[in-house]
Amino acid sequence: MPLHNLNPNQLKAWNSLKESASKAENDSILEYFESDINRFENFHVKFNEFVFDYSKHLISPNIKSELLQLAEEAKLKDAIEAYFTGDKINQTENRAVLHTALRQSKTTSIEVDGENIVLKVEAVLQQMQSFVDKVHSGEWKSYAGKTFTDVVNIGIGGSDLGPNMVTEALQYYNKGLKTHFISNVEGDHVHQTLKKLNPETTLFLIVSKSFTTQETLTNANTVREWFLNDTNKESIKDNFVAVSTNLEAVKNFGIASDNIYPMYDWVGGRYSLWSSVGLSIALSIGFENFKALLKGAEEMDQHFRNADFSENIPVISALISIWYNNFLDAESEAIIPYTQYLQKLAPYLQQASMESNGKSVDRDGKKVNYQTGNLVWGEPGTNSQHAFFQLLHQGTKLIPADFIGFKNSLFGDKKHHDILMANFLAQTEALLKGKTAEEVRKELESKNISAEEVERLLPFKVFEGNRPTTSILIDKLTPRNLGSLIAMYEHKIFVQGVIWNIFSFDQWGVELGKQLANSILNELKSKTSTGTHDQSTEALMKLYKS
Ligand SMILES: O=P(O)(O)OC[C@H]1O[C@](O)(CO)[C@@H](O)[C@@H]1O
Repeated sequence: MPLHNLNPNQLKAWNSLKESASKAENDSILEYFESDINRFENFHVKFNEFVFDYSKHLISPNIKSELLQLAEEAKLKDAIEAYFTGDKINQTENRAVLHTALRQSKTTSIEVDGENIVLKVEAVLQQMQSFVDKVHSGEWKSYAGKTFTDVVNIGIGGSDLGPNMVTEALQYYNKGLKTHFISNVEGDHVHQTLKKLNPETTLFLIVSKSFTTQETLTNANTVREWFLNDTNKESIKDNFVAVSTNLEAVKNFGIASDNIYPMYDWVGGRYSLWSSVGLSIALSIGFENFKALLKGAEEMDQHFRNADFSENIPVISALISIWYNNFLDAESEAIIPYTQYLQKLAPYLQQASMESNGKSVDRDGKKVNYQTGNLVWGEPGTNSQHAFFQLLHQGTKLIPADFIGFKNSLFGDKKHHDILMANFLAQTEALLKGKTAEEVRKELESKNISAEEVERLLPFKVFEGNRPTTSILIDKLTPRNLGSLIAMYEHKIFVQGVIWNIFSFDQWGVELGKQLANSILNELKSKTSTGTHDQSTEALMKLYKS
């Protein structure tokens, strides 16, 4: 069943939400709490080791019903089934979207073009496990007969951001191999990384779904040349492994066919960390932990597929985002994890969300007349408190934020953890309550300053409050919980795309820049110029060449 091409602004609920928004602008979240002593009870969802609290939002019970109605009218239930069962919902590339199949239990069957892909997934997982176990036990040795100490993932976008974020997030579970990520085509980035490495003990993973990406191939060739300085082509089979759908191109690069881990076109790059693209993750944390990551994601998949929308975390999270983006003119949302381990979560979500939903034509190819993908950004707390929280508290922009915190730290240092989490709780409360002029006046009057000075300082010290946050409180940062958290965001992005009536799984918008870069590169290498560029680009090219 294809996705229904329903434009949201033709839906009844969309129009009632518009009306509700014009009134809600003067509403107060604090008053919502005052008028409902069970608001927390009614506005939170428990799932495994997660508590998802969305009570601190500018969403009244009536607005919540209208948002849930919007999901119904957009036929979200049908869309979710189409997504999980392998319909070719990526219609501009004629592909199914089945990253969920990568973490589904072996007993299910999902067919793509008449083939049960769950069996294929299982075979690749076994190939990965055997490799990871051999590297860890020292059975798989380098060309020099040594055990590996370092792994380098060479890839970009989805072939970098997910594995990079997860290996960093789960470094507490690391089994001993150091991981490095080379992504940018910047030579300095490559050489800086290579400086730390010994070819005799370094394993290279070249990860590229297409195996045509300019950055990855340039970097892979540079690394291969560096490697061949000390050794010969025969040694490549011991130290180089590739992950790709383009088996021919990988073989031409010189990688042994046994060292190629397949990917499939029904997995988009930005949703691929669950596949063999996650080899660096499995090498870092061990295969059992990698399986736990998949398990956590599968549990979130089941929750998303089966829970009623009113109790469904990804659905609610997407509806909250749509509420602010489409009805209250918020342009961005912040991701604030209260753990340094998740410092790469925001960059990862930038690709997942903005490459997916940064679209301005609907599924009929017509220009939309409503907002789609929002801007996603963030940094861990408490660092971000000392950076951009000023703007969250007193700036002119409405920025809903996800606060992600853990009940337990990994090393069990309670003194630090209590301080960290006190900040988490204090910030969400401060954003909610603010500080009124009366409170500020009282505080200033208790100081030894003149009445004039009190009035002069007062406006600068007022906090309007009423600034919305979601609190996601999780027991502990484990592979399983991280799997659930990432899957939660993946499904949120999917729901947004369904309601916005856009295609979330293609990325044509990145092509033009790639084409132009190739033609400009030819001109940078030659003495002459084609003169076909705009005035500014021509001038800058000239300056660069001079
Ligand atoms: O894995 P590949 O084919 O090298 O592509 C890398 C990335 O480039 C893009 O195609 C465009 O940025 C992403 O979608 C993808 O994750």
